Amino acid sequence: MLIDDGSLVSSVLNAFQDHICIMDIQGNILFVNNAWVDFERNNSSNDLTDWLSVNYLDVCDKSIGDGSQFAEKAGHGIRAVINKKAPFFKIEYPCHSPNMQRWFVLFCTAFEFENSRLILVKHSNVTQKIKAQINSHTDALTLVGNRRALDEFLDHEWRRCSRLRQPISALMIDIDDFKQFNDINGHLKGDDCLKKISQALKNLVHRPSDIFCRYGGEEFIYILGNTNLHIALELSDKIHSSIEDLHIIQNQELPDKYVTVSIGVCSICPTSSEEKEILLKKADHCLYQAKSGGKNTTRSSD
Ligand SMILES: Nc1nc2c(ncn2[C@@H]2O[C@H](COP(=O)(O)OP(=O)(O)OP(=O)(O)O)[C@@H](O)[C@H]2O)c(=O)[nH]1
Repeated sequence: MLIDDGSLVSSVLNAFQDHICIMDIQGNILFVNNAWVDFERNNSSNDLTDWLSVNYLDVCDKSIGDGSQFAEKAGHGIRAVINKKAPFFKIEYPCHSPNMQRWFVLFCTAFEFENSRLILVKHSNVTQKIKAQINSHTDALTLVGNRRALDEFLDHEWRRCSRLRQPISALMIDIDDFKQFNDINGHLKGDDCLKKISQALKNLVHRPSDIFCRYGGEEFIYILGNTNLHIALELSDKIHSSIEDLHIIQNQELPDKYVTVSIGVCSICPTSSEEKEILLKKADHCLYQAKSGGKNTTRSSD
């Protein structure tokens, strides 16, 4: 049996910052490294856990009972490795504490030792990498997705909808008379207005196949996978009313005039021969028509 016996192997495993555990194929823990023990000590209200009496699969199953979807996936993946259905299993999961956002990757694989099949589980802290990824896809002012997030999402969703023969919609939104808003109220109030509008609009979509991003300046965009023009226009109505509900006054001397937006909507059933840029071009053209049609309105095409 493998235990922390001061051997070269346990010393090497103790040198890692990753949290490492070795267990038998029933899930009984045989070894944990120092990083594993320290993490539990710093993050749990439990008194010192006797790890060599813990069954790791039971811990996963208990966490499922506490509502953790990641524990369910982890339990499933580790059992697949144990049952030789997969050579390894890997999952990234959030592990936030009350005062810190953290992400980890759980990696699990099997190996042979003295005629026994053993299972290695490793948790690695990937917070810095994830934060860098989030920052590079986030607009610094409004904290919604930026142009890069949009490009990557559209690329993926366009191909998915093309494969599944589903419609995809784009809604391009531009704040009306925003230059005048800045001129009257100042640039800081302008920034504040952009933040309020983006937060309100972000909350209007929730599906994994939807994204809301800042397109640039005072322009925003939604990409909605598996969404036809009819549904996209329903969202456009919601956008106009949620902007109205914000009651952002355009000009203090005309307190009844609130900030409004114009919207261009386009819906397409993509084919592999079409370029995804056509969706943005058409939505932009509709937005232009909405502006020339008097603003605070929507124009669409399919
Ligand atoms: N405060 C603030 N203003 C911005 C930001 N990005 C762009 N703007 C301003 O948005 C304004 C956009 O002006 P225009 O393109 O003339 O459009 P508009 O005044 O909204 O006119 P219409 O689109 O025709 O309704 C410019 O004055 C930009 O300086 C930003 O991050 N913060």
